[in-house]
Amino acid sequence: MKEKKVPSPFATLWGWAELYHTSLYSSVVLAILGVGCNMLAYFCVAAIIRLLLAGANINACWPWCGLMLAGYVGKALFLARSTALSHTATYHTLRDLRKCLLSKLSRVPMGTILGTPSGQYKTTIVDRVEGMEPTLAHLIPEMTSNLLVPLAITVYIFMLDWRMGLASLVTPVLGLFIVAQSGKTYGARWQGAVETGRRMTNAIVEYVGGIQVVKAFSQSAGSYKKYARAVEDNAQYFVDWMHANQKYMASWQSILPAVLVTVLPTGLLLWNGGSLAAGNFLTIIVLSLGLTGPLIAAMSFVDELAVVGTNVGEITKILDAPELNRPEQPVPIAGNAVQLKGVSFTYGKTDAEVIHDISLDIPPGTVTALVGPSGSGKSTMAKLIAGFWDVTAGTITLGGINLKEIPLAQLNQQIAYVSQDNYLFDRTIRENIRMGRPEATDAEVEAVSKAAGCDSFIRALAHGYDTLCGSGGGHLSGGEKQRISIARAMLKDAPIVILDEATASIDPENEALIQRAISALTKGKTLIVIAHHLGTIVNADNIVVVDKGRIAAQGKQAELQESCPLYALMWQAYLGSRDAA
Ligand SMILES: Nc1ncnc2c1ncn2[C@@H]1O[C@H](COP(=O)(O)OP(=O)(O)OP(=O)(O)O)[C@@H](O)[C@H]1O
Repeated sequence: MKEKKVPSPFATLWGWAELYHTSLYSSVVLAILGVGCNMLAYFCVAAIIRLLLAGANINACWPWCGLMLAGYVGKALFLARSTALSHTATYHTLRDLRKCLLSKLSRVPMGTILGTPSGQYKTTIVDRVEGMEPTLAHLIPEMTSNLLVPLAITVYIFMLDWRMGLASLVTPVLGLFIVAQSGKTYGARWQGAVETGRRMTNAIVEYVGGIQVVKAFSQSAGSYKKYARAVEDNAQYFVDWMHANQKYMASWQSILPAVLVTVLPTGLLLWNGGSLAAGNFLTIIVLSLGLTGPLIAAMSFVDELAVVGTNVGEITKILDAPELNRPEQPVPIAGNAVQLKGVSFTYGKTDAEVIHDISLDIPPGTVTALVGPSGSGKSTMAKLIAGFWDVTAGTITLGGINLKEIPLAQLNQQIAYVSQDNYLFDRTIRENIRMGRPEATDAEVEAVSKAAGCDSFIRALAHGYDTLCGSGGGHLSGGEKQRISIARAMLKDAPIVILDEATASIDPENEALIQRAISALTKGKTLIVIAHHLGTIVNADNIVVVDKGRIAAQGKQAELQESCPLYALMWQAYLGSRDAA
């Protein structure tokens, strides 16, 4: 069987920049012209030396001085235009790539995202993508031009005298050989640097994210240790790398520019022997001096050559992650009945199964409550119904259609998922609510806010609906956040609402407000509620008791109290806690 050819990192990167190839090619051509103009100075000096040796009048030299000036002006103009083109193409490519990565995250299963430290996504989408900038904007035009122009000069030296041509090649070739030797380990070294950097980022993100716990439990020393070790390891890695690489760096940086070491003695011997004219000798010396600048400039991009594989690899890992496989075109769905048939589910390949062979009917317009001990699988069932994960076995259908056959956007329109920790973005309250339906008018946003019982507290804020929520909704109280999340879900007006009831004890006044908001949200809808307070679901059409990933019993409140010992126990516990409150 023919093995599938994996494209090289450069081919992959070049493919990402496909829309901007014309600009990138143009920037290479302009960079070559720019470096060529810069080299013109050396040709002009050589020409003037030849004129002076031939006893020419000083006036014959002025045109060469003029040409040299034109060369410098040309260099500035060509390189400025080349840089502008390559940077515009690069930043548009990076923008497209970041959009692609973010849109990809919305299509991969939740499990893939939750199983990856959030710092890792930040590092790839921000840092690794940014790491492409030197490659696209600088390496492609600048390295190409800084290699091609010296190559052309070397050919010219060979044309003047092939022996001097060979002499001018000795130290550059030796220098390039050393660069190649050090470059052999660079890719692996950089991969290691990415790993230590990732560990450091994850430790920092975890430390900052958990700072409240750290402060509350006075564990700053312990938690700080993990963070400090990651920072220490990162620094040590780069110090070790620098030490290992230093001998190569020092060697090529001193050998590569030392062209005169071979050119001068060879030229002297040949001139002395009468086989090299003084004019050619001096011209070659001047041109040899001009060779080294561009070559050193080109070598400064060798690091970029080595890191491109790692950067492209990290980005490709996200872009190639398996997606929830869904069709693109909407499908006709008959009604909003939800049905689970023989559903089993395992979070990860190495995890134990948490939902075992569950079957459940949820008729449209009914209230179904999922109750059960902590860890029994209620939230998992709710998230499977919302399509966050694919079931491992069995099927879940909506209106008779398997969820796997419904496009994600269409399923999303049918279901509003309101969890306890509904995230608010650091945007205005109005924008956060409008996420439920982006085309909603201000009047509609305010109408749902009234219905969800948050209009009055929002208006009391200094900037009303234009108040910023803070990152994660940090500028608002828990109850306020929850009511805004409910308003957002109301605006979406999905026929099925999945509600994860708050477990935290809320003060009675807030609880009453939230309950009122929930009633408004769920009126006339199919409601699936994960109930932690049994008092709120006594009138549910069907109470499903979940225990250890299975349905232990289901029915109405009165039936379950009689027939399900686990439910009877939970009810007693609820009554006890209510009386104690
Ligand atoms: N992302 C995850 N990866 C691996 N296992 C998980 C994940 N989320 C939950 N679990 C496991 O699945 C089981 C069911 O968890 P689930 O959150 O569904 O329970 P729950 O009944 O909703 O609990 P609670 O009432 O405490 O919220 C638990 O054993 C839990 O440890």
